Amino acid sequence: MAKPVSIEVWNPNGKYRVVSTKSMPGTRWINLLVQQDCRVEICTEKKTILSVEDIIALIGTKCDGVIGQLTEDWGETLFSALSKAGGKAFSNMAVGYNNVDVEAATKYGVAVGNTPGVLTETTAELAASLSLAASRRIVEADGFMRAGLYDGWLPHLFVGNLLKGQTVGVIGAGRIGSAYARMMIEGFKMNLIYFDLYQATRLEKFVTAYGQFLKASGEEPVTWRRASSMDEVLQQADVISLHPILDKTTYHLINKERLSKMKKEAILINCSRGPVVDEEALVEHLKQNPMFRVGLDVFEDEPYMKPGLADMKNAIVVPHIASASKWTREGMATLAALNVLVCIFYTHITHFVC
Ligand SMILES: NC(=O)C1=CN([C@@H]2O[C@H](COP(=O)(O)OP(=O)(O)OC[C@H]3O[C@@H](n4cnc5c(N)ncnc54)[C@H](O)[C@@H]3O)[C@@H](O)[C@H]2O)C=CC1
Ligand SMILES: O=C(O)C(=O)CO
Repeated sequence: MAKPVSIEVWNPNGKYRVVSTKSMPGTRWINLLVQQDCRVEICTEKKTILSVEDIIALIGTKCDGVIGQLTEDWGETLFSALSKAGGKAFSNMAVGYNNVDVEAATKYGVAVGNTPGVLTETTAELAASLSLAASRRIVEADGFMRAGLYDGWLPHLFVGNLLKGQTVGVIGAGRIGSAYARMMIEGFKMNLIYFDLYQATRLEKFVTAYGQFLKASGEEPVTWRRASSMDEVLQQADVISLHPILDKTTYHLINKERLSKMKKEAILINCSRGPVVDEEALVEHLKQNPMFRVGLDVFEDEPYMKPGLADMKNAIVVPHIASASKWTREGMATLAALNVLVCIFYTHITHFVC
């Protein structure tokens, strides 16, 4: 018998039982569920990552739907438990769903949802922030000031790279990759090279139109190019940002060999998923190339970092906060609740991850 897990309950007499494995920002998502006659149970256990056993205890013997988190392992065991409890719906509070086995969910008749769109701009803004922070060495310089080491202006002090006129490389030009590219092109007049399995037509049209606008204003126009291989992006770009999904094709997409193809002073940003980068190879590359810089929001063995990474001055590391704006997090919670409601009321839906 699993240990009971502490919960907070809203609308105790609701007809449908919906469980959220974490407290989520705002109250709109709770109100939406309560208005549709759901009893909402929110896990209040003081534990950052719940185990499969904890979640089985939360599901219990009657559960119509669950809102879960990207840190949880939603596979065969949990979907089988949810199905046994009469559950028809699961939503990840995330756009990425590499923690969810959609095939297992389908096998047990549980529909799966995710939360795309509401986090696009917020995530792209963090990737842009890391790009700036890395190019202008902001975190290193902040540490230097706080350590009391600043004793006057010097021509060589924390010299970084100018973004204007350089090339931004985007790998995975979907929603977030395209939004990031626009920020870097519009904000810093960078040229674009991108690699994706599909053509990013809207992005290409935007860069063409913006280039024409700059030219008409007497400025150097920006340009774009769709690379036929990822290596082209690695060889040509000055700042490279990773935005693909994590799957078998993108695991360790950036490895020792590919790092060696990048410019010695390039900047690499990862706001996608940790395992897209071979982090051990990255630490070695950072040691060998002090002018190569990275900005990382995600890690291969999250929440841990590979040995040596935390000591590298040419790395900026933040704890998976790319979607962490108030508006976005409330939006993600609202979308997740709507996903569960739609699946409870339209039980023929099997999955609609996008
Ligand atoms: N760090 C964070 O907090 C956040 C991370 N993410 C991550 O970002 C990912 C992307 O999100 P969206 O842009 O909304 O998804 P999306 O589906 O719009 O974009 C993903 C793009 O990657 C491309 N792609 C897939 N396999 C590829 C490959 N082998 N090589 C090159 N490109 C490939 C796809 O064609 C697509 O254009 C999510 O799956 C999630 O893992 C998303 C939000 C926040
Ligand atoms: O949505 C995602 O995939 C995240 O990583 C967190 O927003």
